[in-house]
Amino acid sequence: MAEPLLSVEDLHVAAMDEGGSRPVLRGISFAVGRERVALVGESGSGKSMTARAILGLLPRGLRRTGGRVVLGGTDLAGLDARAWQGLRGKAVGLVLQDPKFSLNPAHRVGRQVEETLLLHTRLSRTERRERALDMLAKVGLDDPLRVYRSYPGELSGGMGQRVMIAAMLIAEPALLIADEPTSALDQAVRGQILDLLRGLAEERGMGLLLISHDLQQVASFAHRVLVMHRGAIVDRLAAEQLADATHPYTRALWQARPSAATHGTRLPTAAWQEAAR
Ligand SMILES: Nc1ncnc2c1ncn2[C@@H]1O[C@H](COP(=O)(O)OP(=O)(O)OP(=O)(O)O)[C@@H](O)[C@H]1O
Repeated sequence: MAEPLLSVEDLHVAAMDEGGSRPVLRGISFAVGRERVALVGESGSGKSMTARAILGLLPRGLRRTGGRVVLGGTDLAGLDARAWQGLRGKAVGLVLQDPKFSLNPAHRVGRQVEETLLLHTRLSRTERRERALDMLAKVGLDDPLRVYRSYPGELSGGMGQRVMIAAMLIAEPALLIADEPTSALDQAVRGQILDLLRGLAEERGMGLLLISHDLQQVASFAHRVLVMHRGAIVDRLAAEQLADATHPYTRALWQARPSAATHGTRLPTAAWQEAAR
């Protein structure tokens, strides 16, 4: 197999407080190539902290206590802030749940989409603007120039998320991590954003790590699925196997999905613990 775009080996993260430390990630290992991989699990299972640990963006109070993250052949341990900045954007992009919190409301969209180009290239102002307008058109925004000149507050949620995707993809990262990229959007727009991500990833041969708690969405989007529970990966399977998963926790998670006929089943953890008894 070709060298993966991202390789995570035995990653440990702990929450530190005066009383000591509490494990948040307990030895996570996986790799992502030019494919779509989904990380699923209940709220609090550690999906977002996995993404943040990979990107060196752990919140205050959380610390990586072990393991290795290799991104595009570079071991991220010991990278200083400057080296990190060089890698983020160029090697990996991150799309978060709500563009309202990722885009700066005080700056026009164009400036924010161009930001990585300003950091990573020597393109002139005109060239940056051209690339940004192209990218805004590519993510399906009808009037790129109007969007370019807008402030984030003037955009709908779906448009904001398209802008975020444009901002992340403009520097052509090899890997994109999308943490619940559609959960703040209306149902009707969700499919469009996923189609957009899938199309762009395929066109560019990019790897995609999708974090989601929506198993139905994952089943039709991803190639492979990693199932997290309490800070560990407890199951790995092909997306088409989700409906026939053999692992009791994965099965419980699948059965508890909102679109399941068994609407209103109990939380997977409770069902799983029962099954394991
Ligand atoms: N700033 C923080 N300080 C201490 N613990 C934290 C902090 N942020 C998250 N945690 C803990 O880390 C664990 C994993 O959280 P994480 O956000 O990764 O879960 P998640 O699977 O992404 O959940 P969700 O689907 O709700 O986003 C949780 O137990 C949470 O309490």
